[in-house]
Amino acid sequence: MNNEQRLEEARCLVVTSVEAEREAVRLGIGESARFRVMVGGVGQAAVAAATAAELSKGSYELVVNMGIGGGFREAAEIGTVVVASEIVAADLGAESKDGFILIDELGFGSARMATEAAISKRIVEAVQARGITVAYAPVLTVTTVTGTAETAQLLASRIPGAAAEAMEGYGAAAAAKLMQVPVIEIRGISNAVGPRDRDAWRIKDALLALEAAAAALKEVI
Ligand SMILES: O=C(O)c1cccc(C(=O)CC[C@H]2O[C@@H](n3cnc4c(=O)[nH]cnc43)[C@H](O)[C@@H]2O)c1
Repeated sequence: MNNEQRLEEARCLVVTSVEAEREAVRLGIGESARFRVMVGGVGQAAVAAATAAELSKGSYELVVNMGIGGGFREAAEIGTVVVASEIVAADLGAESKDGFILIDELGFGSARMATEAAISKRIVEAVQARGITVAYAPVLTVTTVTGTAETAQLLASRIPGAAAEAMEGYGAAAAAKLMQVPVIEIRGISNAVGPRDRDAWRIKDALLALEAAAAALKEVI
């Protein structure tokens, strides 16, 4: 099978940020022509550009943004999985003396992107069936990794119920929306959202959770 045929058969575009995440997803999915798994880079701009470019080349039915992420305390522990019930650009807006104003209130579109609920919920069930704890909750997209308890608290009160933060979901969702393709986001949790302690990030545990989530994704799609 040549590259052109492979692309035509791909129906689901999975976008990760880095190669280690792509490899975890590839291990979970195994060999399947229905999935194209690509590295899109770190941050929402890189992933939006990479996702839009790929979507313009092939015929895809679903975009899946997958990677590691930070978990909010008491919502998502390290080594668990979070499937986004919605994707929220949590720092896209304006500061004011009365607090942060999301772009929705500024009148420039929405910081909230809907995810494909039926598929997301089936993935939640498939992850649970593998004995892995999974949350179905808002996932925040941030430009800066949260590094203090104060910012973690601000974000949690800005978006009640948020379970995780990462840096790409909103970018993937913006590209998918432009191309009229549904989107979902899945995160394996590597660290707690809060005071920065990079040495405490448990990347291997998060990548194992991501691998299991990718296997669940394959079962469902
Ligand atoms: O060092 C490694 O081996 C390694 C392997 C896989 C991924 C990484 C990354 O650092 C990926 C960067 C990626 O991580 C997401 N992320 C993770 N935790 C958070 C967080 O607390 N807040 C925001 N983003 C987080 C993010 O989406 C980055 O793209 C390293």
